[in-house]
Amino acid sequence: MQLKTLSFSLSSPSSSSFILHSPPLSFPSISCKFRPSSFSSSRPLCVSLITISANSNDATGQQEVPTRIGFLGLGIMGSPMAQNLIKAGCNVTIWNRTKSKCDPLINLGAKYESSPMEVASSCDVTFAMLADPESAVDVACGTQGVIHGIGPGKGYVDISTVDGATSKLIGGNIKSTGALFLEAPVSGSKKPAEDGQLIFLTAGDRSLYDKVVSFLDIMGKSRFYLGDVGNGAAMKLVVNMIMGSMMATFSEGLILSEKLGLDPNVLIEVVSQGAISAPMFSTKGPSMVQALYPTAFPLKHQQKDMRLALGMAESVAQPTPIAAAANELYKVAKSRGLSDEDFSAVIEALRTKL
Ligand SMILES: NC(=O)C1=CN([C@@H]2O[C@H](COP(=O)(O)OP(=O)(O)OC[C@H]3O[C@@H](n4cnc5c(N)ncnc54)[C@H](OP(=O)(O)O)[C@@H]3O)[C@@H](O)[C@H]2O)C=CC1
Ligand SMILES: O=CC(=O)O
Repeated sequence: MQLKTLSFSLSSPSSSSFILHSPPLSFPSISCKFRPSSFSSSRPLCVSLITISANSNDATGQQEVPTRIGFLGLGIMGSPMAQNLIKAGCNVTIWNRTKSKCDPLINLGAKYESSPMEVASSCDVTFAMLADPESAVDVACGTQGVIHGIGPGKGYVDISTVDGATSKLIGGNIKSTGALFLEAPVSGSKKPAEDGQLIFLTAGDRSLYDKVVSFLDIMGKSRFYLGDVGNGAAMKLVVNMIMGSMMATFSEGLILSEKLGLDPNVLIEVVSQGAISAPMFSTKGPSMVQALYPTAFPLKHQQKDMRLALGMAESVAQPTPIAAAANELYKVAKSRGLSDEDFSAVIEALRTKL
């Protein structure tokens, strides 16, 4: 049997979003994803036949396709990502430090294991979406960590936003077991995670990347393979350093317009029509004006990314004064108890005199 991964474009728009799927991504299976928003931009409709490929990596000319998928870390991002895998028919086993967050996914058909080690042991490929470098290292390398359950023939894909050194540490430990490692942080927030519209920034074992592309395509709209471990982390931190600085300067503009007696909602409209238009401004601006910060990207994570980006810049002696100033604002916002609000709450650090 010679089947390949297929993708083709649909030109006709559809009024609703849905996913068709075969039984779990066992062998063979079909996963079709319809994204109406993408039809207008002629984005390919992803149709994957996961089975035997001519571009195979093993000695028999056949590529082994992971069938049992692990997912560790079911926070704002991990939950919808794992949910999309389950809804696409994947055989998913989950773990989260706070077990109650597993329940909705178990109700959707996920299996549960009581430690990262057990998930890695029972799965072909395990994804992890954790808060920060400390939790990413703990889940991968701690006493009940992934390294105690993983081994040859398996793979670990860390989607958490961490620095390159942390990613290399985790990757080194995973590879010492004989397993493969891919870092794959994502750009895109809660809504893109729910809609399967994330952007994957991957680096590490190319053969693992090739094995998991079908799963990345269920969770995301695009993917970049950037070479050696550390490059995905670095790209993600540069992107988020820009985003954090943009949000800080946007906050200054909103506050200044208010102080000048201008309507900040009109400012948002003006900005949205010009060269500095950005989806982030139009989606978050109106709620910022109302001092509402429904959490999509927690402020504490944005500050973590600023801190890690500044460290990365320092390591190559690159001045980043704008990001350094913005980081101070996020630190002030954290000290005012805004860590778990959306990062747009950074505007609160400007509302009164510093
Ligand atoms: N939200 C966003 O818009 C985006 C976030 N990211 C990045 O993705 C990652 C996850 O973000 P998000 O889902 O928003 O964050 P959340 O804070 O919602 O979730 C964090 C996850 O990490 C787990 N965790 C935290 N500390 C530990 C620990 N010590 N041991 C084990 N597990 C732990 C949490 O478990 P528990 O439930 O028990 O607390 C939870 O599952 C972060 O690195 C973030 O920077 C990337 C792109 C977008
Ligand atoms: O990391 C956050 C994002 O929106 O991307």
